[in-house]
Amino acid sequence: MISCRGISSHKALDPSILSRRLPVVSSHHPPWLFHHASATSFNIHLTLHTSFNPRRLYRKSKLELWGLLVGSSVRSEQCGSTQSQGLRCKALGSKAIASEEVGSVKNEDGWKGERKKLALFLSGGGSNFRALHNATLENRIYGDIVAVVSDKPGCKGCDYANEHGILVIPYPKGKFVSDGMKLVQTLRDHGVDFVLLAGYLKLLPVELVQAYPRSILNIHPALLPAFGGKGYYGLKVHEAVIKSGARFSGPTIHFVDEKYDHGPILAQRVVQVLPSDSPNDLATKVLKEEHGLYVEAAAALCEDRIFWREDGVPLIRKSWDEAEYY
Ligand SMILES: Nc1nc2c(c(=O)[nH]1)N[C@@H](CN(C=O)c1ccc(C(=O)N[C@@H](CCC(=O)O)C(=O)O)cc1)CN2
Ligand SMILES: NCC(=O)N[C@@H]1O[C@H](COP(=O)([O-])[O-])[C@@H](O)[C@H]1O
Repeated sequence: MISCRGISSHKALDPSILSRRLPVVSSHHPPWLFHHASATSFNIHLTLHTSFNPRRLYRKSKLELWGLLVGSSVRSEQCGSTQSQGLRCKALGSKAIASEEVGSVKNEDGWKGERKKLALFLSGGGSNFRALHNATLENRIYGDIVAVVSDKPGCKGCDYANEHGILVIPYPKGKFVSDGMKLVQTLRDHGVDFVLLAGYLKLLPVELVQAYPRSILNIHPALLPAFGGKGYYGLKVHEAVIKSGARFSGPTIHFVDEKYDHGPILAQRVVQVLPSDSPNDLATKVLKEEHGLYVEAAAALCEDRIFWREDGVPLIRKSWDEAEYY
């Protein structure tokens, strides 16, 4: 079996082509811009820069560092010219470290951000759910699964959730069209930051997709964009792969948009399809890779290590200690 990560890591990328997972502060400013409000205090909206020491690293976006970075102590090692008042700076003053209590700062002791809250959507056995849950318990994922959403509340994944005291939210309920906004409100009430789909067999309500931009992942058991879309789920996917004569398959993790299996691809792994493989043989090989890949992707999501290339492709930063992406 060839099982390679299919990941080629890239060294530090030019900050100008990366931005963080949430929209930048002002749409007309490129994502790297750094707003400088006044000489005495800074209302600074940071978009995370890349290639420098994590000790100076700020988690991105709307950290408002009032008066913490008084002009003179803001030492920007490298500021390019700007297209507006903003400065393009690569690094921040040492005072910035003092802002640890202000928000999430990445430092050498490990992630100091807020632990994230996750909701899992599933319809079946829940092996990905169990792999992710174990990873949260062992701190390999800096998050907690606070709810499971399922269209099949009697499924094995829901049984596991009940056994572990995790809330189960039936959705949709029965044959009727269920209220997407009510589901969004329920997730918000439980402080859910990210949604992870793992064998969920219904199309997400558009209200949920819109309420959680760049915050919903799905795992699909084939190398998208091939073998995806309506009708491609469970064993049907592996049957189609084998029937096609494809020599390789593997899991894809992608961000979710309003269509099935259509959102931006975040990560993939590859397994070999042998001539003798049955759909179940292939499903077993792919599922094994799914578990590891989903833990990697969820850990990156919870540690704010996902960056969006200018062309809309999301990249995982391997760690905060090295600016390598895959
Ligand atoms: N808005 C989105 N919703 C969902 C996505 C997505 O990418 N965007 N991914 C699916 C998961 N999935 C593939 O990864 C998938 C699941 C189900 C189907 C499908 O054809 N379902 C059948 C119904 C099956 C049933 O009820 O037993 C159908 O719609 O006719 C395709 C792909 C989860 N949601
Ligand atoms: N198109 C969606 C789809 O087919 N998803 C697939 O359902 C299985 C769920 O297994 P699990 O319940 O053991 O995690 C997984 O193989 C997942 O990729």
